[in-house]
Amino acid sequence: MSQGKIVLMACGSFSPPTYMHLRMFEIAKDYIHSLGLGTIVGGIVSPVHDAYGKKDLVAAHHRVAMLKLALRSSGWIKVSEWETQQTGWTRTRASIKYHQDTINTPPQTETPTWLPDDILNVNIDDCNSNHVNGNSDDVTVKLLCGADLLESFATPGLWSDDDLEAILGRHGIVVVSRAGSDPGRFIYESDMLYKYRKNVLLVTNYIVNEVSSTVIRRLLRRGESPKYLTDDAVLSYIRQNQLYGTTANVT
Ligand SMILES: Nc1ncnc2c1ncn2[C@@H]1O[C@H](COP(=O)(O)OP(=O)(O)OP(=O)(O)O)[C@@H](O)[C@H]1O
Ligand SMILES: NC(=O)c1ccc[n+]([C@@H]2O[C@H](COP(=O)(O)O)[C@@H](O)[C@H]2O)c1
Ligand SMILES: [Zn+2]
Repeated sequence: MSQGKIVLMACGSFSPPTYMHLRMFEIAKDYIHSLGLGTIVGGIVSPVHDAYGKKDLVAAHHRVAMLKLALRSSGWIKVSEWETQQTGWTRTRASIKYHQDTINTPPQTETPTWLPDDILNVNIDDCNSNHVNGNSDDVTVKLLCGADLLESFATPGLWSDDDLEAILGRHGIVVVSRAGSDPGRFIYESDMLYKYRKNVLLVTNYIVNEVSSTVIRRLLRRGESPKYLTDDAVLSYIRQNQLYGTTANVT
């Protein structure tokens, strides 16, 4: 793993966001800092485009709004709407590359709202120096995911080998453990992951929390309480907009 500046980027549905989606970032950041494996300068959540077509995927503007509510108290994790604004689904490799390129060479005209504050401040401080892409200060965007997403690499036809080589070779992955997955064994059994194992950081989550979006959707559907599994503001938003089979009454 490189020792430079790192931005962690999580992709997924986030339908709806849960506390574990947010915890992943904190757990990974602490692990990387405590072992001196790099400096985390920001986090990005990148919800997938509606065209991804997963079951129970509510419209992107709702998922973005819920993520923004859930992250309103975070000083370092931002929501990027970029994937949702494209004309269709974007492969993860392309999304990571877009975000990394934009961070390292921010557009002069309009500053993206998802740009981490630390990057913004550095760029303001350095505005008179010549920022050349490829310098030693460049940020690496790494894919942050749970172990189940890593295991999806083995699903036939889902990820191309080319994309996996690029993600593993040029960026790297930070994997947070998840009940029901054995990422160490999975890496060992995959030739591709084994080849790039230096770029796959396994982070054990010792404070296990098995909440998932599926669980929250199920509770809502059944008229049971998902309170304390995600942010109250997210739950209010869900009810106000009558998402996941809810009606607009109190939480
Ligand atoms: N409890 C968890 N522990 C570790 N990683 C998690 C956990 N919940 C979600 N993630 C990770 O969060 C990212 C986004 O996943 P996703 O939007 O599918 O959430 P989910 O809770 O798994 O939702 P769903 O139940 O709809 O599949 C993925 O990388 C996934 O592995
Ligand atoms: N080939 C690819 O780049 C590829 C394949 C499958 C899923 N993904 C991404 O992984 C994430 C999976 O999200 P879910 O776990 O919610 O299904 C999404 O962001 C999706 O875009 C990427
Ligand atoms: Zn999932």
